[in-house]
Amino acid sequence: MMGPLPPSADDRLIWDMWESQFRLPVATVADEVGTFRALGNAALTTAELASEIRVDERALGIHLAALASSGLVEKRDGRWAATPAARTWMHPDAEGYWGGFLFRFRETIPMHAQLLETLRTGKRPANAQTGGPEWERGHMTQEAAERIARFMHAHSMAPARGAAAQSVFGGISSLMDVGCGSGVYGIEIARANPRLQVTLLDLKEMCSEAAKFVEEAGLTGRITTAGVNMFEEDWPTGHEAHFFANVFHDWSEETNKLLARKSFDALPSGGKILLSEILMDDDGTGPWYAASFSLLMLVGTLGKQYTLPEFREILESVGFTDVRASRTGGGYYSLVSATKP
Ligand SMILES: C[S@@+](CC[C@H](N)C(=O)[O-])C[C@H]1O[C@@H](n2cnc3c(N)ncnc32)[C@H](O)[C@@H]1O
Repeated sequence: MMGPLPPSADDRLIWDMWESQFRLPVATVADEVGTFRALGNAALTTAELASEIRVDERALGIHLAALASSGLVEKRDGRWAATPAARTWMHPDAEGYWGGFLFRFRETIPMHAQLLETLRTGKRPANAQTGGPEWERGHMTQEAAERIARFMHAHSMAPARGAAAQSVFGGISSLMDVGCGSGVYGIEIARANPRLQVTLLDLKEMCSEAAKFVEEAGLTGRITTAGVNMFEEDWPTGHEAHFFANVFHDWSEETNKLLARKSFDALPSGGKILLSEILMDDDGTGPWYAASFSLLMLVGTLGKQYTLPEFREILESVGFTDVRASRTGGGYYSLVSATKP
């Protein structure tokens, strides 16, 4: 018998497919700005390279991670260098230089122009499609909320199942899912932990959408919603843990410290903060699935994919302790946890 199958915790095949859209344009952009010539001739820090090729340093760091996990550059002792393959085929002075062939894709692949603009300016491309998510204004139309909820629901189904299987949720009785989107994480975690009460927090338009998913899941009794602007309004209190999935990656370190501080203040002593995120390796050189996701954040949000040491710095700076992380088995995701002493 054929037909649709239920979701599993492993959607990496789909992630590999959509993230492949970045593989070629991140290299054609590096070709255009002169990365392979510069790093083929000398090993440079991110700051040195940014100044030599006149691009934004933060954006360059994100691009270099994607190039490293594509096998085109490597990082040793804090300096980046082109790999032998890149010096052979991507150095403009190399006999085997591929630039003559790859040149045409600068025009034919729209992502090239978007990545180039972010690299040169450090800012998002100024077109309507990627001009920043509606939530950055603190409110959105109901149509935008509906579209974002559907987008996030598909994106987060497998990692939500992976997160829900983690034992930490068995030890608590109340959880607040902050920036819940469709509520997919809160719903899956509630399903897997029948004694758990969940509050879904998001902007009020998004909460209306999440409520529909909760009703469909038959969990209206155990999951409630709270339409709250997480930056500007007080948070509901009384939860043993706060959960954030794909929220910190939308924002800068500074904004994340503000969120972490609000969480710390609203949690009881012994309370936990939990982050579901795709982590960069500690040295910021990959892996590809994190580096390419970070390119999406660069083009579409104010954030990036973080490393565990970067999360540690953010969380410890507001008072959390015992920061740790492990892969959940939900796609490429990890669960970062920390405790309020
Ligand atoms: C990338 S989505 C993550 C959704 C969900 N956690 C997931 O992983 O599927 C970020 C969410 O943060 C919410 N958000 C952004 N700014 C917010 C604010 N000021 N207050 C409350 N929620 C906000 C957005 O509406 C959106 O649902």
